Amino acid sequence: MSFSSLVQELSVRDGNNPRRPPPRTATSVSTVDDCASRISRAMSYTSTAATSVSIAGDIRSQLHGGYHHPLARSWQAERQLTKSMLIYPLFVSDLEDDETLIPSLPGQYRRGVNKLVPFLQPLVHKGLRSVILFGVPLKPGTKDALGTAADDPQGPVIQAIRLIKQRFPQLFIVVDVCLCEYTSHGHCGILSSDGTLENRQSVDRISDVAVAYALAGAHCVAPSDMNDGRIRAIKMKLIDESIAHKTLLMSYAAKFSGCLYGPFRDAAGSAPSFGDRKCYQLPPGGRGLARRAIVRDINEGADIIMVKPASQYLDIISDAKELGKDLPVAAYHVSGEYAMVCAAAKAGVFDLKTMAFEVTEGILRAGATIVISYFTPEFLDWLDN
Ligand SMILES: NCc1[nH]cc(CCC(=O)O)c1CC(=O)O
Ligand SMILES: [Zn+2]
Ligand SMILES: [Zn+2]
Repeated sequence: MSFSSLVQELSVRDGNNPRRPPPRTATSVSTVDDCASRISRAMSYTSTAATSVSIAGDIRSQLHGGYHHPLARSWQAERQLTKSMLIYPLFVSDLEDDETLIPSLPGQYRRGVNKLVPFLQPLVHKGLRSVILFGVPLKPGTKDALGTAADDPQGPVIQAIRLIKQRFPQLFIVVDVCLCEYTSHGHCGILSSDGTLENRQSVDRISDVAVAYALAGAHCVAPSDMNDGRIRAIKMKLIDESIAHKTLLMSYAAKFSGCLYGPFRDAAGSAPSFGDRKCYQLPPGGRGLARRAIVRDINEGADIIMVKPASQYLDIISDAKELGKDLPVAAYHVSGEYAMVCAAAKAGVFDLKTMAFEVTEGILRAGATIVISYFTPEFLDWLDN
C-alpha cells in the first residue's frame, strides 16, 4: 500500500469526523492558497481528532526538503565552525632549537622559541587567529616544590609571548596558567605537609604567575589548576596592576579528572609523581558540582567559561551556556580525545576529516563558540574548501 493510499484509507475509515479534509492524491497540484488552507484545516483537524495521525502527518512529516541542498544543510546549524572560533595549543620547551614529535599526540610537536616563527608563519597566513601556550621545562634542575620557573622571565612561555606578540601582532595569545609543568611533584599547586594542595599559597602563586604572563603581553590568561578562589585572586591582581581592562580571564571552570589528559602529560612532562588530581579536578559524574564551579567562577570575574574535556561533557557545555547566558563558552577538545580520533581513523573506523567536523559541530551545537583543538591546522585548510 502506498503512503497516499494509506492516508486515504485512514481518512475514509475515520468517517465520524465531520471536519475531515478531503483525501489528497499524488497527482494533486497545489497553489500557495491551497497549501495554506490545507495546513489550517490539518491543524484544526489534529486538535479535535487525536486518534488520527494521517492528515497532519501528511504535511508536517516532510523534513527532507529542508536539507536537500548542501547550503540548506548548513542553514540547519545554529552556528557554523569558523576559523576565528579556533584556538591552537602550542607546547613551548626551554630548549631553543627543540622540535620533537610527541609520540602519543600524532602530528603535534614540542618546539623551542627558535622554531615558533617558521612554524606559525604559514598557519597565520591561512587564517590562524589564536594560540594557547604551554611551557615545557626540559632542562634538568628547573623544577622545584614551588614551581618557581613558571614565571621565569627567561623561561619559554614569557619568551614566546614576547616573540609572538612582536612577530604576529594580530594573533590572540592565550596562556595556560598552572604549576604542574614546573613543580617537582607534578601537582597543580603548592602542597602542604600531608600532600594535599595548600589553598592560600597555591592561589597566591598562581595569580602571580597569571599576572606575569599578562604583563609580558598575553591577551588572555587561562588558569587550569582548579584551586578554589583563583579567579577572584587573578582578577584582583590584574586590577592592582591596571591591566584588568586588557586581559581576558578564561576560567577552566569545569575541568574533569579522568584519563583523557594522558598525551598532554607526556608532551608537557606534567604527570603527578604520586597520587592523582581527583581531589581538585571534578569527578566525571559531577554535573551539579560542575554547575556550582561555573557559577562560582562567573561570580569571581571570569570573562569566558571553559569546559574540558569536550565530547564526553556536552551536557556540561550546554549547562555552561545556560548558566552563563551572557558569557562565551569555550570547550577544550583535549589530547586524549584528539588521540582517539586519530587512532580510530588510522584503524579505518572512519574518515578523519569527517569525524573532526562531526565532533566539533557537536561541541558547537551544545553551546560553545570557542574550541581549543589540536585539529586547528587541518581545519584552516578544510574550511577553505
Ligand atoms: N593543568 C595543566 C593542563 N592544562 C591543560 C591540560 C590538558 C590538556 C589536554 O589534555 O590536551 C592540563 C593537564 C592536566 O590537568 O593534567
Ligand atoms: Zn596543572
Ligand atoms: Zn585529597
